[in-house]
Amino acid sequence: MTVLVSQVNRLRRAPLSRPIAGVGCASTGDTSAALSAYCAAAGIPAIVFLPADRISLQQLIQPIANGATVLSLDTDFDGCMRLIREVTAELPIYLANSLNSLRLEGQKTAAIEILQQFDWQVPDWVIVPGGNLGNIYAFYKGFEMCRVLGLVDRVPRLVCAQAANANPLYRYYKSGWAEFQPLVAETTFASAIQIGDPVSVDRAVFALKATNGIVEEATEEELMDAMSLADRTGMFACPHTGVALAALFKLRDQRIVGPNDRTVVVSTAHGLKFTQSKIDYHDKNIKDMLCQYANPPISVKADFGSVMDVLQKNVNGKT
Ligand SMILES: N[C@@H](CCOP(=O)(O)O)C(=O)O
Repeated sequence: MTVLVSQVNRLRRAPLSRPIAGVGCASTGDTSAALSAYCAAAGIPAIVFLPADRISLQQLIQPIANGATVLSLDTDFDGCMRLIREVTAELPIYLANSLNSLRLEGQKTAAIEILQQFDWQVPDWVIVPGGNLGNIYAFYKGFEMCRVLGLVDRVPRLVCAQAANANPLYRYYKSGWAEFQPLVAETTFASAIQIGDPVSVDRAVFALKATNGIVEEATEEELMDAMSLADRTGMFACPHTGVALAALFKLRDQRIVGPNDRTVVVSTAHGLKFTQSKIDYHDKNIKDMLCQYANPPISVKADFGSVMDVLQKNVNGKT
């Protein structure tokens, strides 16, 4: 996002016939937070269109706190996206969603960082959660740029992981890329990828075809279990990371990803933005979900005997 906002900052200082009044986006909560933060730092007005009651409180408060103009709209992300495209065609507001190539130029640097951190050894697989689908293409662009520059000799196979409740790309892939059918995305804990009509679908297909890529999906139970399992290793993952991890588990089970394959799972948000879903999971308070890795807090009477009883059972009994 800083690439795009920096360019807008430069353009706003240039003598344009129609000066840029601000920068706008539709968002499921993360793009809006990044845009608002960088615009606040640059002193540029930010305008964000959010689907009402579909993003977490932690995501909602970020653009509010950063002083953006926040429109909470009675529609889903795809409805917000349609509206912001109409509005930016009319008003001198610069569109910051990832159909803008300046976003992809910034996002592609994640691929360069991966290669650098692996000392320029190319991973076999990179698994990316997919919603609006700019990310998967940006990863391809970054890896391919490094290949063309001779920094590496191949690119990894890409996997786009979607929530089963919002899986238009997965369906398209399963149809053998026959015909893309946008859909109305159902509610998913992976709310940032609750998108039925992704703007970068064609670019995503290009990236997947070019890397012999795969699209996988994860049910709500699979993604919440995978996220919770990751947390048990000391991470604090978001549900979207859970989608990507669940995809990895499935591809391992199918022996598509081998036991020694070097695999990168991209984690797209901090788990603290999604505390309510974690609390519901650990309280086993999710309809039709076993929540097999739930770890609910234990209410204990505040006396030595009661505390000792619980510890004997839960700690000593387990050693
Ligand atoms: N998950 C995104 C959805 C918008 O995607 P973008 O790639 O166009 O920025 C969000 O957090 O808003």
